[in-house]
Amino acid sequence: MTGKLITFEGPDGAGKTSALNAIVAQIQPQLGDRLVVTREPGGNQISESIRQIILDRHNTAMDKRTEALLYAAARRQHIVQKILPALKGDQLVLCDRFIDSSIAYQGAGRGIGEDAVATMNEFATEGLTPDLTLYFDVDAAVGLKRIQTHRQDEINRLDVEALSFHHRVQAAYLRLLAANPDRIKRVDASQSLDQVVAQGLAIIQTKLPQYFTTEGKSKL
Ligand SMILES: Nc1ncnc2c1ncn2[C@@H]1O[C@H](COP(=O)(O)OP(=O)(O)OP(=O)(O)O)[C@@H](O)[C@H]1O
Ligand SMILES: Cc1cn([C@H]2C[C@H](O)[C@@H](COP(=O)(O)O)O2)c(=O)[nH]c1=O
Repeated sequence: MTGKLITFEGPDGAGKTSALNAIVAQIQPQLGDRLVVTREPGGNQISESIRQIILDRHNTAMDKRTEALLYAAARRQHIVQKILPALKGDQLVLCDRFIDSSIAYQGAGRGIGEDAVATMNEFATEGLTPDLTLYFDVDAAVGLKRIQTHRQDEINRLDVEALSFHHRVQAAYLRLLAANPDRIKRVDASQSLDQVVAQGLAIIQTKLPQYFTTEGKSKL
C-alpha cells in the first residue's frame, strides 16, 4: 500500500475537526481527489449507524465493553470499506480519530485497560497503524468549556461524562504520545485556531514531504 493515513486525536473540544477542515481547505487544491477525509466512529453508512447508537445520550444503560466493541466494529467496517481501498489507491487519508481514541476513552476513561483495548482492536485493524498522528494537546477542562460554550446542540453521551473521566482520557493520550514519538506529534491546541492549523500543516508537510513540492504542486 502506497497511500498514507494521518489521524487527528485529542480530548473533546481540542479543535481537531476545526483544524482538519482548515487544513483540508489548504491542501485540497493541490491534492484534489487523491485526498480522502473521514472520521470515526463513522465514515460509511454502517459505521455512521453504529455512531448514532454509541453517542445517543439516551443509551445510558450501555455497558463499557459493549461500547468498546461497538467502536471496534465501526472501525472494522470503516477500514474495510473506506480506508484500505483509499490506501491501496495511493490516496492520502485524513481521519478524525482512530484507534488511539479507543485506548484513551475506553481503555483509560472507562477503565477497561489500555492494553486490553489495544489487543481487542488488533482484531479489528489487523495491525493497520497510522503513518502520522497529530495529537491536539489541550487541557480537558478547556476542551469541555469550548464545547459547552459553542456547541450545545451536538453534545454527545461521552461529552457529558465527569471531568475526572476526561482527565483520565487526557493522561492516556499523553502516555501514547510519550510511547510513540515517531508516529504521534504534539500540536499545541491552546493556541488560536490559525496557529494550530499552521503547526499541524507544518508537521504534515515535514513528515510526508512526498505529497508537497516547493512549487506547491502535489507530487502524487
Ligand atoms: N484553537 C481554538 N481556540 C478556541 N476555540 C476553538 C479552537 N479550535 C476550535 N475551537 C472551538 O471549540 C469548539 C470545539 O471545536 P472542534 O469541534 O473542532 O473540536 P473537536 O476536537 O473536534 O471536538 P470533539 O472531539 O468533541 O468533536 C468549536 O466551537 C470550535 O469553534
Ligand atoms: C473513535 C472513538 C471515539 N470515541 C469518542 C470520542 C468522542 O467523545 C466521541 C466522538 O465524537 P466526535 O465529536 O466525533 O469527536 O466518541 C471513543 O470513546 N472511542 C473511540 O474509539
